[in-house]
Amino acid sequence: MIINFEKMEGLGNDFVIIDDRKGAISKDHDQEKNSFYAELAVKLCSRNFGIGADGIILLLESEKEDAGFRIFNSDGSEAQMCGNGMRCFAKYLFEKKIIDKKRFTVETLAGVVIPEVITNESGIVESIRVDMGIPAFEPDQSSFELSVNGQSFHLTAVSMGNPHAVIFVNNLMDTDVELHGRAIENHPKFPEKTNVEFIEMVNPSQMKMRVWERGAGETLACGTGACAALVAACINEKSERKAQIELKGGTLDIEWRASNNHIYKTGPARSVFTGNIEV
Ligand SMILES: N[C@H](CCC[C@H](N)C(=O)O)C(=O)O
Repeated sequence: MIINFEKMEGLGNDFVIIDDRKGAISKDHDQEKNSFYAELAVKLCSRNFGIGADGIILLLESEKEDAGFRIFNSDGSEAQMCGNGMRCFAKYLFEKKIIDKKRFTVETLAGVVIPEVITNESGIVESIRVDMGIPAFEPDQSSFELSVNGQSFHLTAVSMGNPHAVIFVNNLMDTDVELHGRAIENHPKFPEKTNVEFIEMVNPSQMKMRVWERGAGETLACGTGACAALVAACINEKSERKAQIELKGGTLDIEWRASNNHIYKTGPARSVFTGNIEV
């Protein structure tokens, strides 16, 4: 079967976007859809034997919203939501004229999110602002100690629909993100596993972040992780409700709006190439 796809990236977090509305690629498979998508993700995300990406994103119909969205990590696991992927998805829908409005609703496993594409005077999408919904955390017990690799980490657990463990460090460059990220991702404390963010505060409205992603390893950026990092920094009284998050792949603007408790994430997205692949 030939699959048409769009390869996109948001701050270097990269995805293969596939239109599977009306089961365009999945209907001819007797395989159960989830396992079909999971195997496809592993195959297409391979940087040696496939296209190469941190995940695949499926465009699906939605009964109530303007579009349906599913994301599978490069290891084949499904995530509830993806912040950088959602910006890529929104740009894809708008520029392919699949949706003819700049602000629309998307159904995800984490609930409904609302992307808005921001265009220049020539109608080119310059950035995308996403209403990521309301973060979830245990008010009085979101932060706790966890020992891994003989070290004790003080972490703050925040959900953006997908799980995040946020750790504040004095120096990111001295942090072994892979060693500790992998151990925390797979710790029994997190039955669904977790994404792990390491944060170095620059000032109350600026922080540096590296991320070990569940199901993908260290990536250049993680949008839901940047949102979780801002919430954790606010909970720990280190940050204002609006901050710039500097990631390896670039910078995201995050705001946790007091008026409605929603998180807003603004950043770029880019199409790298369009292609087709036989699977
Ligand atoms: N690895 C994540 C999904 C991708 C999230 C990340 N790429 C983002 O931009 O939010 C998880 O399993 O929850």
